[in-house]
Amino acid sequence: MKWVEPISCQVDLQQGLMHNASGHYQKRLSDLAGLYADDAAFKAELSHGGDRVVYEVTEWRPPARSGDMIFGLTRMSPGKIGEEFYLTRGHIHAVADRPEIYYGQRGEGLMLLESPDGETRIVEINAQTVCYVPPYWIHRSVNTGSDEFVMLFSYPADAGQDYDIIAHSGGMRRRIMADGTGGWKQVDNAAWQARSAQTVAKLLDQQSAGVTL
Ligand SMILES: O=P(O)(O)OC[C@H]1O[C@H](O)[C@H](O)[C@@H](O)[C@@H]1O
Ligand SMILES: [Fe+2]
Repeated sequence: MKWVEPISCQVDLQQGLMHNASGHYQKRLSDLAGLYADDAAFKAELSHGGDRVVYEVTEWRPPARSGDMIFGLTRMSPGKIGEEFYLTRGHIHAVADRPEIYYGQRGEGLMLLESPDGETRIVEINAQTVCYVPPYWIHRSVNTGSDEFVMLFSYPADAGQDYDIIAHSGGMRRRIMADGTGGWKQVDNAAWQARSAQTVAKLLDQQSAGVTL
């Protein structure tokens, strides 16, 4: 029998990376085109500040997916586009009933959550905060601090990510903006469109319909 080998991964808090990872990817500002409210500020930042890396993920993925776990580290740079804090693309799990755990390591930020039928929640995350993202919630991380924001995450290996759900509704329902006194506030996204009852039902039915991974 060839068992999957146990491993350990060292979290490098300073670099915001996990050593001994099996995968690593970086997202640059240009990868986030269309996500921010202030498109002029986005374009100005791209041309003046350059197309810099805004977040990166080091992760460990098991050789087989079913029933196993993926874990890793996300490092987000601090910054704003206009008044809006730096964010990740955000997604719902492709197998929508799969949950996720985040564990704050460094910096300050929050998890912006949205249910399929448009309820919204915010979970603030600092070092040592564990954030539970329940099944079916769309989730996006936001760095609301002035330093890097680093979180460990873990989720079922068969979960996958669906990024289109956010694009199809004109973005997430809320945006996280500077409040003018050094903090953050949530603001409605005027472009947001509710998902139809049929779309919501489809997500809930997915499990019984049997999703091909
Ligand atoms: O995938 P994004 O929405 O860009 O977020 C970046 C990453 O953030 C966390 O690390 C999640 O656990 C990953 O699943 C996700 O891929
Ligand atoms: Fe996720």
